[in-house]
Amino acid sequence: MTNTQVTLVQIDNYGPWTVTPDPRREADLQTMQSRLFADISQFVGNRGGYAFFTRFDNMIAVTNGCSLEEHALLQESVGNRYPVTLSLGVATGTSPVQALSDATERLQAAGSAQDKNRRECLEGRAIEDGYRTDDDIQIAHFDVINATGNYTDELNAFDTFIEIEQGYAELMRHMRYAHDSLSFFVGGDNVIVICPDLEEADYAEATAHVAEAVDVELQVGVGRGKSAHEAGFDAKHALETCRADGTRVELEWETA
Ligand SMILES: Nc1nc2c(ncn2[C@@H]2O[C@H](COP(=O)(O)OP(=O)(O)OP(=O)(O)O)[C@@H](O)[C@H]2O)c(=O)[nH]1
Repeated sequence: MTNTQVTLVQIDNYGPWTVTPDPRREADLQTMQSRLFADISQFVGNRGGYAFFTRFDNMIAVTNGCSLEEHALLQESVGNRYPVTLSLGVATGTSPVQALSDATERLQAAGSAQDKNRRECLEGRAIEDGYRTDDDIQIAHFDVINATGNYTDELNAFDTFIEIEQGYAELMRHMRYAHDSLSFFVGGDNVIVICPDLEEADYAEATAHVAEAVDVELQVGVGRGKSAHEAGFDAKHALETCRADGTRVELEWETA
């Protein structure tokens, strides 16, 4: 049974900061946001977690294995090195969507994202080490079949981007509302999805849905693990099996 620990990362009072005392140069904001994401990804990644940039002012991480003390250390380190601070909401659930909703509610209860008195809040609970299991996380790694041949080498870079984003938009909505899962674009033609306990038929249904709706063909490898890294790594290996065998869906625990 999955037990996903999700952390919502919110930059405190960021909207007002971007325009105070005057609007700040956009390239500087983009540089700061991407460096902050890189730091959070490295911090969480070094502890076996995954972080996703999402909207940059709000980022979402899978943090099984990260204690509340470590979350506080991330806040302190960012607060010391950046012109902004972070608030963090942490929650766990068998459904990743429910866990994120709970983490979000905890931050919302502490104050608005644009409340200048809400700074460096840390709300919620982490899973205690003794309660972690080898199938706490299920991760699906989707990619567009032959994106290079069908899009990258055929269309201009912007038209390729539109096709890939269409596939992502349809997949993220479908996985959210039909399968209680959180999907994140991670670059190229790849989408990583944090799932509850889904089965091969669910993934086959999802790829068929996206093909039917927006004519983008996907393949998917799925893994399970104690941490996001372990589950995600297995998912990558399963995706390699899709590529080698020409299959649409591979579950690592069934092919291994
Ligand atoms: N984030 C991330 N991006 C990847 C990964 N593998 C590939 N990519 C990205 O996806 C792009 C396309 O690579 P592939 O998916 O291997 O190429 P493809 O043409 O779709 O070929 P097939 O996947 O074999 O059908 C690359 O340029 C990378 O940007 C991965 O594991 N993680």
